[in-house]
Amino acid sequence: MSDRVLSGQATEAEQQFELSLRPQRLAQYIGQDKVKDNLKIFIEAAKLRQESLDHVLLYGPPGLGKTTLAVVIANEMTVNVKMTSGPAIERPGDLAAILSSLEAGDVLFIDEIHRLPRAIEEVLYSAMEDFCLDIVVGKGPEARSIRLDLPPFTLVGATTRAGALSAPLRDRFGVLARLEYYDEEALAQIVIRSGELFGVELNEQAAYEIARRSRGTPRIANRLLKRVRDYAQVLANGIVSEQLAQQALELLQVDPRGLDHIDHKLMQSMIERFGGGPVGLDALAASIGEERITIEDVYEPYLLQIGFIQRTPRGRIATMICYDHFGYPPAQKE
Ligand SMILES: Nc1ncnc2c1ncn2[C@@H]1O[C@H](COP(=O)(O)OP(=O)(O)OP(=O)(O)O)[C@@H](O)[C@H]1O
Ligand SMILES: [Mg+2]
Repeated sequence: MSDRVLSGQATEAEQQFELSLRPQRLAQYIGQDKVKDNLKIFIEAAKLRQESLDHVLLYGPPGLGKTTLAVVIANEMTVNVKMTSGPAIERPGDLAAILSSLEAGDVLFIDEIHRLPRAIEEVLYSAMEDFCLDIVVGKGPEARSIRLDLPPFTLVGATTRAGALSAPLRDRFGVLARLEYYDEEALAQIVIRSGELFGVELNEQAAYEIARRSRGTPRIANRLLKRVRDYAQVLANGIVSEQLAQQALELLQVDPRGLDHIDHKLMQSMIERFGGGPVGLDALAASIGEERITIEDVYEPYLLQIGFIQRTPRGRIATMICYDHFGYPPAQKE
């Protein structure tokens, strides 16, 4: 799954390459206008009051720019950012060490915050609310609780699964920002910007061709651009035309809606084996040999987003658009 060209997740090698493409300021951060407009105001207000920014929770599918936005927020506030992740904080002491290293106003970024151990979460509550830490030191009769004052800081949490976050934790964020899939226009702009950074010669039509097949996700757009650039170097002296982009993407088996062989397999199974549904997730998962959670978290969100699948109380159904796209005659429903 990880070598899937359309995966929203970043591979390890990719993380380095992505670093060079990350927008640093809000003005360079393309799309997500609603989130940006709100953040602009909150940042401005916090700066005017010379206070730390309220805690921010960023949620949405992989590759939409949560980590990028966390760094942008710190840059806009002109403060440092410390980065960690839910699974990396194992003991309350780990959290205490990170928090006590912060300077006033700093941003602490916790990625995959839904994977924070419950005991840590509870320590985090008072840190977020009162900027202090109550930790127990020692064991048995020697044990005592000490209170540590912290500088005011901003916690920026990121998660792909907002639903997995406990309510008390969620409630402690002042700003909840849901990142949405990007439209074609925003993705094309991202492709053009990345093209400039890479030194790839590419026209607007080619950028749109890549954008259309990127599943609303900047990470995928950048990855496809990189692959298309390879084809261009070998086949067309490095120049990416619309036609070359099309050819390259076909060779990569990414169809015009940004679907690949796994999406095809999923939809074909739904239509051919289950008559277009309704079909339960477990039956569908078994039919294509995947885990239920992989379908739910990885494959299905984009298919729902583009209206190929619908969720009903009785299961998933394939829509008319989907039948049409894969060239099946319209479903014969009784
Ligand atoms: N709004 C944007 N404008 C331009 N480029 C963007 C934008 N959002 C994301 N990108 C690009 O997409 C890449 C992936 O973004 P990022 O790593 O921030 O996603 P993420 O939401 O944190 O993903 P994950 O859920 O896997 O942690 C970045 O390297 C960046 O170059
Ligand atoms: Mg991230």
